[in-house]
Parts: sequence; C-alpha cells; structure tokens
Amino acid sequence: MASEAKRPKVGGGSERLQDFLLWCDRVGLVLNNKVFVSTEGTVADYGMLAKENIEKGEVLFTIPRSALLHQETTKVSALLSKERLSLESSSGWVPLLLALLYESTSSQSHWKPYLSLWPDFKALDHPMFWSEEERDRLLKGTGIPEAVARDLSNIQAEYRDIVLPFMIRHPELWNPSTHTLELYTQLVAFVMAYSFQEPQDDDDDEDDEEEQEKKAPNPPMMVPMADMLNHVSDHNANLEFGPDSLKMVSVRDIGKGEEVFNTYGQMANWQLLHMYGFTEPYLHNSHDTADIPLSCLYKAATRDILSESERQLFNERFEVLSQMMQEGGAFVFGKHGCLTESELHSALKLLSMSQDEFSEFKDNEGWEEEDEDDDAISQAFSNEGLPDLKASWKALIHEAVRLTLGSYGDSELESDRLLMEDKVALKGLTSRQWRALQVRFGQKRILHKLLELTKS
Ligand SMILES: C[S@@+](CC[C@H](N)C(=O)[O-])C[C@H]1O[C@@H](n2cnc3c(N)ncnc32)[C@H](O)[C@@H]1O
Repeated sequence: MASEAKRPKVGGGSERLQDFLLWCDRVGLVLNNKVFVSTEGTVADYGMLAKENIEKGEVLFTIPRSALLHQETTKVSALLSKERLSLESSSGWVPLLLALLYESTSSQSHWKPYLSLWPDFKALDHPMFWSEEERDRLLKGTGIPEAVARDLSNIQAEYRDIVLPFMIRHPELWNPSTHTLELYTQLVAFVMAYSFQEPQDDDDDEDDEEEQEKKAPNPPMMVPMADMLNHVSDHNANLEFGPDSLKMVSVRDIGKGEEVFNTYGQMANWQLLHMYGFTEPYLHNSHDTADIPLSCLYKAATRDILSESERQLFNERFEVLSQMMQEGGAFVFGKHGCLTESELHSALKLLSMSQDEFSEFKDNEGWEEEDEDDDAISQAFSNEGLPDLKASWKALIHEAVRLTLGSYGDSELESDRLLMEDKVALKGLTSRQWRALQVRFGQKRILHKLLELTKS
C-alpha cells in the first residue's frame, strides 16, 4: 500500500523507544520475550511483532494498573477529584485531557518516556485536521464531515467553557499559552485513537439490568504498551482487564515474524477514519458498513404524498419513529445485511400502517406485546431474505438507498471502481485521497448491493 507510506512518520523513533522500554522495566510492565516493539515491518509506525511462534492464549505482556495514566493516577489527581463537578461534560473526557495537558508538558512527569513517543502528537492525521473543503470533497456522503463538525464544535465549547476557566483558576499547574486549544485538539485526537475504556463490570443480577444500562461508561484511560498495537478486523490479540493488571493475550496462534494486532472494536472504515485516522484496505475490513439516514427514508416515504393534510398525518407518525430511533438515527447495513434489523422492521411497520392501525398504536402507546421472532426478523433483513420482503417495503428501502447514494456527490461508484483497479493511479493518490476512497467505495458497494437485492 504505497500511498499509506506517505503518512507522517514518527521520526527518531528508536531512541525514544529505548527510553520507553527502560521505563516499562522500571514500572513493572512485563513483556513476553516472544514479542518486540518495532517501527519496521509494521503496518503503521510503532507496532508489535512476534519473534517466535506464539500459541493461542499466551500472555504477550502484563501492565500493572499503577502504570496506567488516567484521572486517578496523574500527579494532579487530587485536584481533578476535588473539582470533578466543574469538570463534567457530555464527553466525560475533560479530566483525562487536563491530566494529559499537564503530564505531556511537565519535564518531571512520571509518564514522560511514554508520552515522548509521540512528539507534540503531530503525526495524527484524523479528518478533523483536514480542511473543511478537503473533507467535503473527499468524504461527502460518508457521514464523516458531519461527525467532525460536531466534534470540533464540542471541543471548542469544552475548552472555552470548562478547561480554560479551570486552568485560569490553577495557574501554578496550567498555562493557556502552553495549553492551547490547538494542543487540546491534538490530545482529543490522541485520546480518540490511543485510549482504552474498561468494560463495565458484568452484573449477573437480572433486576439490575436496567440500572446497568443507565450507568455512564467508564472514563477513558491511557494504557502504555497496549496502545503500541495496531488494529485489523481479523485481529490476533485482545486486552483483558484484571483487578491488579491488564494483560494482552493472543486469541489465536501467531507465526514468527507476524504483526500482533489488537482490536479497537467492530469498526467500519468510516469509524476507523473518523476516530483513528486510518482505514483498512477495501475488502479486508469484515466490519465495514453503510448507513441509510432516517432523512432518506423520510424522503422516500413522502415522495408520492401530494396533499398537505396527508403529509401532516405522515409527519405525525414519522415523529413517533424519530423518537424511537437513537439520536442521529440511521439504519446500518453490513456486508451480509441489515445490522439494525429490529429498528428497520419497526420503522417499516409504522410507516405502512393504516390510519386506524396508527390510532390504535397511539392509544396503546406502542405495539401490543407481540411474539416477535428475532431470528425471523434477522433472516428477513439479511442479504438472503431481502429479495423476499414485502414488495412495498422493498420499494421503500430501494428508494431510500437510491437517495442515500445521491448524497455522495460526484464520486460515482464507477469512477471509484476504475480507480480502485488502477494500480498506477492508486499509487499517485495522496494518503488522504486513498483513505477517503476506501471509505466511499466500501460504503457504495454495500449500498449498490442493497439496490440489487431490493429491486422489484
Ligand atoms: C493505538 S495506536 C497504534 C500505534 C501506532 N501505530 C503508533 O505508531 O503510535 C493507533 C494508531 O495506529 C495507526 N494504525 C493502527 N492500526 C492501523 C492499520 N491497520 N493501518 C494503518 N494504521 C493503523 C493509526 O494511526 C491509529 O490512529
């Protein structure tokens, strides 16, 4: 993948790497001698390689909890804890970001050899660092420009309303001319791409299930060494959280010379680009998806509505549907069919009800408890089941897909396909053009397949 070599590189990595490895020894991080960290032979800058054959289930390294960097281990933890109410935000990331602002600029930081691995965090190339014009030109239709616009506006608001006033109250520890909005934004990208979130404790008590759902997710934390691992969907290692330490464990055999890959989760290429700044090459990402926005379903469903009164009736049920969907609602399709099949099923049922049925639905405040067969719904909205769906439902999905494809602007599937097949042209692409192409092409392939499956 020649074009990916154009990503900004972490220069002078080996000296910093040595310092980091010495630090790992000092903090009690134990590395299995069958693996080593390298900047050569990996898919992207730092990564981990197998020195010998490794069997499934082997511990590759163990990180004591005291080596993790988060709001409770940073030198400024007491202050962050005392002022935690003033640091609350929708992201929940402010305490870690303040800790990183402090630790990354303090010459005395316990984590200096770790954080020095990424000088100024400048190598990150998330779309949030591209110009707006570049995002719109390369990523229109993918959902990324809208997600980045939301991120940037949240980052600016958090910095202005929470971080800056807090730093001004504590000039002995933070200084706005060092801890600028620019550095804060780089650190947000660093947290997006490098932090880990410990899963919530599993509680077997069924009564507590609702309580569990309401619990806020754990705040993010930095996990030295674990964050040296790159990601592929077909990964071979996984991080396990224990009471005293975290362990990276192989989930299948790994051959000598192979790269050790963690998983960052089941990430579509648009999510990888948005959160991590990279994509897997088209076809390699088994978790790739494409969304049909709710707005496209609305347009598809109202296409033939002519009278104002009919539209008002329709809008009433669409309002119900919007409330049933999560914020920014969309129906998600993977390579094998719909991944949000129960939402799509409910939406299609709601939109195709008669007016009497809708009145009854409202009176009952929802559907009567029906015995919906989840497996049957899954099957109906899979690639195998879609061609046999009710004709009216297929027509609605088909039209919504057509409208979704229209939102990609000029980048036609055919021209992207020709580009994907032209090795010389691919080599001439900039890294940003290449990554954007992987996202667009993967999504459009899924949507075109859906057009085929739902045609009448
Ligand atoms: C947790 S870090 C992994 C260590 C990273 N390679 C480094 O040099 O610091 C995550 C970053 O690694 C890069 N990365 C991870 N997996 C990748 C892959 N499969 N292809 C390209 N870049 C990848 C991306 O830049 C991502 O933001």
